[in-house]
Amino acid sequence: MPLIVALDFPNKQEVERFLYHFGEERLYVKVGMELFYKEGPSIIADLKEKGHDVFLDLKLHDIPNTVKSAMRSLADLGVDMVNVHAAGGIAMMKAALEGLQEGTQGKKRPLCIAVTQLTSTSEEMMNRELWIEKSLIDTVSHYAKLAKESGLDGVVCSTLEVPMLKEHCGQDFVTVTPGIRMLSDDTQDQVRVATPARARELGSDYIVVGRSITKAEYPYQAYQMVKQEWEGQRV
Ligand SMILES: O=C(O)c1cc(=O)[nH]c(=O)n1[C@@H]1O[C@H](COP(=O)(O)O)[C@@H](O)[C@H]1O
Repeated sequence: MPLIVALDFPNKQEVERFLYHFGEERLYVKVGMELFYKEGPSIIADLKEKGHDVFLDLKLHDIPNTVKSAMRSLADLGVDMVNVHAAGGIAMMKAALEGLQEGTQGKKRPLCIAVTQLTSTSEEMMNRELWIEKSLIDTVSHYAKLAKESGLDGVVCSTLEVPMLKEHCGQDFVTVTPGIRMLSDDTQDQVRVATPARARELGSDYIVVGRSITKAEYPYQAYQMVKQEWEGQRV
């Protein structure tokens, strides 16, 4: 049951301070824009060298040729998962895969997944602000189908959409779900949220957890609590 810890920190020193709590434990971590833009590829090399699995979350969204070239560069970093925005469309998603395939040159290619609708997006925001007239759930389903048609491995979505996506896109289509909060946590900027236990019930493949662990007074204990709930050892 993979639990991905979002390393949303401003620099390498903060990451090291955080990972110190985990000793030799190998984690599945996510490096996002904040950390990657500051530290560049060397942070990925450091994390891989320490034995961690890495999801590089840069949410690429550009014309197909640019995304293909960017993925070719990223493929070289040896990460385990990368992502794009499904809103870039089929040609862009296919180009992302081509770039990855070219860049990995026969080595194992990272999983490539597409963001459907951010977990900070509400139904109301879709309609009023983004002018997307379809419902949120239909839009997530449509984007997931585009991702599948493009040959991607899965999507980023909220836990709430997982059962529907498994039905529409198949059990093997990977669902990576952020927006995870413990019952006592503040939801902050997240809208479509669920507890680790609920994510498990709904059938998520991976959960992504940031602040509930990274901002906790005792990060290792917080990580264990999330993990135990996610794995069904605690409710
Ligand atoms: O692609 C993502 O990882 C992502 C997609 C999404 O829809 N929502 C979302 O929260 N994320 C990321 O997941 C992490 C969630 O962090 P917390 O809200 O602190 O648990 C952040 O690093 C976000 O960038």
